[in-house]
Amino acid sequence: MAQDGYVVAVVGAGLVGERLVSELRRREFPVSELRILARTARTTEIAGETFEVGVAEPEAFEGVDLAFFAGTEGEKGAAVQLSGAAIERGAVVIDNGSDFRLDDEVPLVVPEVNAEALDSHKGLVANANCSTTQMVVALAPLAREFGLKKVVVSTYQAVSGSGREGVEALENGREGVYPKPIERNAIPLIGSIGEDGYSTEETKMRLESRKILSHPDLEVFATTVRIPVHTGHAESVYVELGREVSKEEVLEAFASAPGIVFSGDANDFPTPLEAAGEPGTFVGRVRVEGDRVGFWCVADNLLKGAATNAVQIAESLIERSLLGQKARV
Ligand SMILES: N[C@@H](CC=O)C(=O)O
Repeated sequence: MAQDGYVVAVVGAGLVGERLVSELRRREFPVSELRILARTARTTEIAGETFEVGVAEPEAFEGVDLAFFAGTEGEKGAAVQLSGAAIERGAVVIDNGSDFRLDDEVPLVVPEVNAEALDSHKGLVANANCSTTQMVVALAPLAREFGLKKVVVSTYQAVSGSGREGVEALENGREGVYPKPIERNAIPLIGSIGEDGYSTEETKMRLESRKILSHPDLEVFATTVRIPVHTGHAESVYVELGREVSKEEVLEAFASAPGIVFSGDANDFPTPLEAAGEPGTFVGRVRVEGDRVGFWCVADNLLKGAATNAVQIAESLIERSLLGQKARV
């Protein structure tokens, strides 16, 4: 690290790229130089700052300590083409795309849950899918305290999870983004349907949760639904635990867990509108019966679901002395 901070690159200037810049600033991440890279060079304004966007090509990573790839859902992300070039030049890459998340060589990290997975990184760290991230933050204290046997989740996902196109589909009726109109509707298909009948989003929730929670056999049944909300994913989660619990035990587990903003009062439930712009994972509507727990959780999909988690990963790398070329040789 240079005396006054790290040379940081953000690849991608879409909704997640913008949030990455504002989170780096808001969290006062030590940055000596911030490079924004994209397919084409241009001037852009992000979070009140003007940036000369450079072209994302191998040479652009010369001297970079940390490269965030904002990631693109549904197509191969820039990280597939460029993460190797960045790593060769000494950067640690944090990828928000889905290409490397299930690679055994790549830690998939939600710092409140499995920061220790960073210790084995080989230059590339994956950021989880937004719907998975908020769920595992909420599941982690239950897993730690009581054990997990089965999870059934239904999601209510905001259009900004599809990037600017999703927002345009809601605000301007842009066609071709979703299989059916999103305005005044609910679409139970996110991504594409696989041969097993699950959507790609549902499969991500199952496989990514297993990896992050280090629970390879965890049963996870997801139904993922797009709804006409701008920002903030909500989830209804049903969990079967390893033992019977009291409601007090569960409330205490949520209330003391890192990253959770807990609405202990059943009348005070979180909604996407309140979560939008906030970095935490909001949990409420807790119900407990024997070894079964139901709850509601909400988070800003662009913040905890993407940018905030990515910057927290970078902060954890620093805390663990894992950022910078010397730390990796
Ligand atoms: N796959 C999510 C985006 C999160 O990364 C969505 O489509 O909402």
